[in-house]
Amino acid sequence: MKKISLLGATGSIGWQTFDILLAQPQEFKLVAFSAGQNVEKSREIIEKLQPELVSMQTEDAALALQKDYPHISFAFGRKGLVEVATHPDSTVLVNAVLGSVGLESTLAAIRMGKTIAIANKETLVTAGHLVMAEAKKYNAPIIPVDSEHSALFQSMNGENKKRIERLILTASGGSFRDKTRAELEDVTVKDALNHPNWSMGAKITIDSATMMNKGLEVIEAHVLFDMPYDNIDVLLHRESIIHSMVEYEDTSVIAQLGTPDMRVPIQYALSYPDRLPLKNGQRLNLAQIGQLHFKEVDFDRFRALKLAYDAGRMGGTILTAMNAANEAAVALFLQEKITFLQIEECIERVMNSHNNIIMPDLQTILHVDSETRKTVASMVK
Ligand SMILES: NC(=O)C1=CN([C@@H]2O[C@H](COP(=O)(O)OP(=O)(O)OC[C@H]3O[C@@H](n4cnc5c(N)ncnc54)[C@H](OP(=O)(O)O)[C@@H]3O)[C@@H](O)[C@H]2O)C=CC1
Ligand SMILES: CC(=O)[C@@H](O)[C@H](O)COP(=O)(O)O
Ligand SMILES: [Mn+2]
Repeated sequence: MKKISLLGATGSIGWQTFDILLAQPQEFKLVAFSAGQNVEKSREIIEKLQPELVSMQTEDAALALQKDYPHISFAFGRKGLVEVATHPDSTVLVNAVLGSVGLESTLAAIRMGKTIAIANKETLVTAGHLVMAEAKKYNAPIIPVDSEHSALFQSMNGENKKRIERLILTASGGSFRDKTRAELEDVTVKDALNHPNWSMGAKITIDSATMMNKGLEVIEAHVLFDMPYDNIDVLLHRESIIHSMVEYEDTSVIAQLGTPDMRVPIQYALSYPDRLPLKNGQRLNLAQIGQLHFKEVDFDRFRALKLAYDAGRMGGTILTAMNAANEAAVALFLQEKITFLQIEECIERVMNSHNNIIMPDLQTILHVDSETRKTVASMVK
């Protein structure tokens, strides 16, 4: 039985992880979880899975729950995230929290040699070099949850990594894939949240629409698989059936396919190297789908993807600045304080004025992250 700590249990990935843990009680036991503000969903997890420790984003939320569940330990804030991640009884951390707030807790779990099932791509973007160096030092396996990286990971299984020629990440194109840049001028939050293939949290759905999601994923692939940026391509594939592909030196291309269901990569990260049956999993019927489509990416149309490649090639704190600017700008867009195209503008302005520091330490990364958020906030005042 694998014992699990789960960060971000009440979110899209966290809730699907909860579903898997509920369906496989003989395989997995939840020992600790964190949530943000959602007290009701937290109650449901507590009642169904009886964890030992729960952390909430605020002290008030933690106190409200503590009254009703006096036999459980409660924590809150960033310290609470670390407590959940480092719970002594868990051997696996599922990091499904949103944003770079997941960084310190991930590093803390790595230092205990835990297996990290990572959905939280912002952590790998903002501090990939630190995460991977610590993972190597403490022998902590990092297993991707993101669908593209899970597909790449599965397509490399048993292969000689030295024979890889290219990683090909597929991209749906997001909610506005058929619009021109001019047509993006007046799109609404509601339209942007309408992803064609996946049901996900709000922030990543906006990232998909700007294609910053794919940009973050290119960096995530570079970090996880140690591939140069020149050997990582993005291919538009509107159906999201091929989740990504690996091309080898002998020209063979190995891909992982499936219906768009995040429970597949989440469960694979938990069961790896084994596979388990998926409760109510919908089987892929290619004959019914009929056709799959592919198209080259236009970097002028999807400018955020170009910015991410630029930041990735530069390395250093510009990655933290780009990620923090994106997180802050997406939050402002969701609050209807800036327009859709202003998300890219904010990121570009931050990147253009950034004094890059190569191989930053944790303190520098945290400092650049918080300063960048202040800069973006000041842009809209
Ligand atoms: N959704 C998806 O299908 C995919 C997501 N990912 C990645 O997984 C991560 C999570 O995404 P997703 O599940 O969509 O996000 P959601 O917004 O749905 O969920 C985020 C989770 O983090 C919690 N949270 C948010 N901010 C804080 C904070 N400051 N402190 C503590 N907890 C916090 C939320 O709590 P609460 O809701 O209680 O406030 C919630 O549990 C992201 O990095 C995303 O890029 C990757 C691939 C696919
Ligand atoms: C489910 C998942 O992994 C998301 O990151 C998804 O890939 C978003 O799709 P696009 O970014 O391709 O629109
Ligand atoms: Mn993805």
